Amino acid sequence: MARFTEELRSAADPIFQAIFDHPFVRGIAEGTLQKAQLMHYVKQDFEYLNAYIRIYGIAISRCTDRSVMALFNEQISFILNSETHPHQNFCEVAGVTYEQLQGYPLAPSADHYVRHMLNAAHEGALEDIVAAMLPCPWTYVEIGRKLLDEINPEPSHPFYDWMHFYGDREFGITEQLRHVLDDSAQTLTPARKQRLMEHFLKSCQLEYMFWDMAYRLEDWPVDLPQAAEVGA
Ligand SMILES: Cc1ncc(C[n+]2csc(CCO)c2C)c(N)n1
Repeated sequence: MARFTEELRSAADPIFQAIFDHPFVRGIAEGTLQKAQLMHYVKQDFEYLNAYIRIYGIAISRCTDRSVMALFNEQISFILNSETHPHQNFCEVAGVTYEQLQGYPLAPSADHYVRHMLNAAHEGALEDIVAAMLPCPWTYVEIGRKLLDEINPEPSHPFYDWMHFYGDREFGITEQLRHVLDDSAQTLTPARKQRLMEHFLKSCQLEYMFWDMAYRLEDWPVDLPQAAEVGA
């Protein structure tokens, strides 16, 4: 029988293809992104990763298996210590420091994505959380691979480091999260598996929306003056 996560990947294929064709991803390939687009991406992704780390924390609180706890723990360290490299690459190209892009509020699509993962964690079990978290590494490793295959970049390419960071990673964490999900799916009812499919597909759509948010500099509709800060 096909792996459950293979069914998820097939159902999400139109979204994966749309992500590969998205102008932000094409802009990484072609080295044509604007400074403001790179900065918006890093501002949003820094906060997204803070949330993602917390969601691993929630996932740990639902674990019964020590090896799964260890996996989530390793991933938290990986995000804290290594996932900063692709951000540094974008900062260097934009000509800003990483610190300048930290501490901004989440824009609508990034906010929506984080709330979706938190909702899956709130309403469901460990497998609901993992289904909502899996598109994050899965889409990025496929993007990285595809860009490396397609353009085989020279070290002088502005996004050489970004492409190698994600593309060289093989399917490590993606494969490990898939195993957690495939294992638990073996004993789930069709209705439960349908719910996991919904969580997974929504996160894939939100991955697309995250790229689109960065490309279009999406933000909240009304600019608020400093007076909106308490004590300002
Ligand atoms: C919106 C968004 N989606 C995916 C990633 C990539 N990513 C984030 S955390 C992680 C490791 C998972 O354990 C990976 C691969 C990103 N940076 N931003």
